[in-house]
Amino acid sequence: MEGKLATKYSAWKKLETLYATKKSSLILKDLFVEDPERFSKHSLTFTSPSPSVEILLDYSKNLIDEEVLSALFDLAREAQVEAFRDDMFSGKHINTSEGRAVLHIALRNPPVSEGGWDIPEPGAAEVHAVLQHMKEFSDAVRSGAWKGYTGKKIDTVVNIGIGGSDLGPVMACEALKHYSKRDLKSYFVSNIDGTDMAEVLRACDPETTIFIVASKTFTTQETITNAESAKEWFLVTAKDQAHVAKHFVALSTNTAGVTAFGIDKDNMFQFWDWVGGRYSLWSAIGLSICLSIGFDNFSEMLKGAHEMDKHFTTAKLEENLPVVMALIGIWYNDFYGAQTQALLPYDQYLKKFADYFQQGDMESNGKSVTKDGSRVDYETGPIIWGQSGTNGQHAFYQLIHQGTKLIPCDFLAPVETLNPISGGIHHEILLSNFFAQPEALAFGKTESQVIQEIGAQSSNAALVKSKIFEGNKPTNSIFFQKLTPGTLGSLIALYEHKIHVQGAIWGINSYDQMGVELGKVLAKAILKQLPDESKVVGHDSSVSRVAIPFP
Ligand SMILES: O=P(O)(O)OC[C@H]1O[C@@H](O)[C@@H](O)[C@@H](O)[C@@H]1O
Repeated sequence: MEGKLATKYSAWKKLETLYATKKSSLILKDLFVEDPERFSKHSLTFTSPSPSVEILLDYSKNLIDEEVLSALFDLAREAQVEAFRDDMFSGKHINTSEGRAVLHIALRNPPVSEGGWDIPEPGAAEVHAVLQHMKEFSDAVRSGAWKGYTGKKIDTVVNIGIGGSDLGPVMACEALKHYSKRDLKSYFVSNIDGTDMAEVLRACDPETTIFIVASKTFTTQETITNAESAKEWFLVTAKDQAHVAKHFVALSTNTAGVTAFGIDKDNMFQFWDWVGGRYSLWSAIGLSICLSIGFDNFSEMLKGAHEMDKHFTTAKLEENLPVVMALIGIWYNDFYGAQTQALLPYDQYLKKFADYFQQGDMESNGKSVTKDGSRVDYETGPIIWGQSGTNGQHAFYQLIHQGTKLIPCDFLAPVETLNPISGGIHHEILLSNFFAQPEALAFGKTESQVIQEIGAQSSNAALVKSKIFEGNKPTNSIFFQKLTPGTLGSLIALYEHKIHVQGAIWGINSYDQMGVELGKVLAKAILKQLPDESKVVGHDSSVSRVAIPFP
């Protein structure tokens, strides 16, 4: 129910009781022994024939039993997760604080004549026209038909954007590098720190570089400043303002802002206010992805996401991958008190996946009031972090295995590698680690196993203790056939919908981001004062003093 405190649901109370009474008996080692069918009961498969996608979600290594699961599904029903999901898909303005629809799903929706949803929101009908524009532009640049101001073909693309106008393209370009046009280099500049832009410009030739200025609002300080600096750099060589048209394009909802910047309307790729920044890689914001992998591959990514949308809207709760992942996440977040959630892809191409969903999840569900303004009396969004395996194993896994914190982990891996070098041995080793880590986390190592292993040294009690793995650490394993554009689309949509379901149950607005505003306003005020130390006034004593560190 919209805006209701989750603690008011009877299923929530039931879950509190179950946690109190069952916590000590939810032991993975025992649960697997007691039920030889545990894996088949607690795994789900998502398949799509076109594009071909197969994703297996193994959630058997979680601290759950039938009773806990059933209470979690009751919670989803009581919170009317299905109705809230349908509200999103029908264009209801579920972003209540900003009075907006939430329709990133419309960006990957095929035309109604091809079985897509009929979405009445203004702009929804224009989605395919913008896609066509993206196709024409990316085809022209990739084929060499689009020439720079001196007639040379383009060999470098620089995306200038931040947050949702950067992280999605960065992640997807990395994830789909295998499908990229290798002689078209992609760079991303996001940070206001001039080093970011300066280092990229060192690698660019003004005659053969295109700058994509990506900003939903076209007011973001970092992006506009970076774009102005890029234009200044370009004009040092190109001289004539008229040449900007061949080298700068904009992705935005703000036509007036784009034209004021000096970018022609014809070089603008439109999207709409119902596309949240962190859900915008499906929109014109995906132009850098499209340039890198080509429009057909970009379309496959959209289709993969649409297939997951269909699954999310049609599968019953118990068989619905995003719903299951969301509910299990709530079990740890709100009952076990887990603060974080690690995303651990055993696929080098997915090395930015956790960074991407850090924004996706934390900006969406990092809220502490419900939609009707009540302060929540429970935990909301988890802290998302992680990096690709096996690098993480040699960095932070120590704490996951033997530290004091409970860290639920999602392990992701492809069955097939795109780079079967050295007879496939790398992939075998990678997968052996992907299987070994959840096993070690779940079942650990007992004191008697340690004693047996270290023999004579076992008289050293402290050493024995230090080698024990308590186990019972929960994980999901997500196994997909191969990292294709379609599979990436499905995986991203899977996590998007997980976030949606959790937000619905917590009663919060997952689609605004008021929490990013205050710092921006204060920075602007300080910026005006900074050049003159006598004007640095009106702040706390540390800011006033530190703002002028070297008098
Ligand atoms: O795309 P623009 O408008 O430049 O915004 C870039 C980013 O700004 C931040 O402050 C957040 O609000 C993000 O959600 C957003 O993606």
